[in-house]
Amino acid sequence: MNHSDPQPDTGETQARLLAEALPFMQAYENKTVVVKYGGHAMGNAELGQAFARDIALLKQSGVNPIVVHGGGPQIGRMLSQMGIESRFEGGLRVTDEETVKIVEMVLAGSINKEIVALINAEGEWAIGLCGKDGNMVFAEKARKTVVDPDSNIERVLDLGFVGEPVEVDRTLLDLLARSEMIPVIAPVAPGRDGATYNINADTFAGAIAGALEASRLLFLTDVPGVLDKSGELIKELSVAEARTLIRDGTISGGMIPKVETCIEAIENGVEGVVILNGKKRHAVLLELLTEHGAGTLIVR
Ligand SMILES: Nc1ncnc2c1ncn2[C@@H]1O[C@H](COP(=O)(O)OP(=O)(O)O)[C@@H](O)[C@H]1O
Ligand SMILES: CC(=O)N[C@@H](CCC(=O)OP(=O)(O)O)C(=O)O
Repeated sequence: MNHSDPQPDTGETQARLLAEALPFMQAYENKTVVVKYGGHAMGNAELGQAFARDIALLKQSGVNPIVVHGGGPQIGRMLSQMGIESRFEGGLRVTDEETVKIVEMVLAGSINKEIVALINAEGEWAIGLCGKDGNMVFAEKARKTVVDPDSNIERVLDLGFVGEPVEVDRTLLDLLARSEMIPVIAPVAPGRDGATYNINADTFAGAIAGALEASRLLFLTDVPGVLDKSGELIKELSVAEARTLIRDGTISGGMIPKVETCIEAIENGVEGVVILNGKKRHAVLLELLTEHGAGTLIVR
């Protein structure tokens, strides 16, 4: 080593980064941030650990983070191991009685506990829940229709035990917000009819964020955010602009229900929703604590 080389001054760098992040940390103090952690964003062990560290750091900075997770690809793998084929209609998994049991097992069981363990390993207290716990969320059978592009005839879809959240009771989440605990919630909920429903994780996160009037709702997916026609990231969108992009076909496929959930959440009182790439390490902190953010911010 040549001693005349300048020494890396990590102390200085860390102090500068902290000074930059401080005003953002203060702005989110005591505020609720709902983070939807999608199955595609989960990636490898290192990414999972970085995600858990971000959530732990938010809690340590006085923010109230709530994790709602998905696990679509993981459910698909379990179903195929059991010889059951996955079938989707309008982006939702057709869920019969046998499938909903496996969905609950994978989402509220293994994935939920994996995320809890990752956050706990960062020195925090995570608590794994689903809509059933504390009567938090009640669902009703989803009533979805699709229009046949050839005949233009509307068709009602029977998706089985796919639900839509219709009641959110914030009692348990308010209690946890005042505690050391970080809620990690799986998108499974009971119906008043006694059935168990499988709910799309984006929809579930939107309902939780709306009921809590969260400051931010972050959707961690596997693209940088909403992209324009030439594939460039759009940094900020109003609700009206987002609707135009859906109408003109710039937003398509799985991004349509995601952006529609964003719009609904904003209309229900969430201040801002961000779609960002969960495969980028520390995406949550980069979004919340830096000037330029990390994805697409959708606001009123
Ligand atoms: N304008 C757009 N910008 C970004 N992604 C888009 C756009 N239009 C369609 N998409 C698609 O939407 C996908 C994200 O939705 P989805 O796969 O449902 O996410 P997740 O499984 O993480 O919830 C992207 O991978 C991309 O293929
Ligand atoms: C009804 C419905 O489709 N439910 C989803 C729930 C999980 C989910 O949404 O996970 P991602 O966020 O990883 O896609 C499913 O069964 O796949």
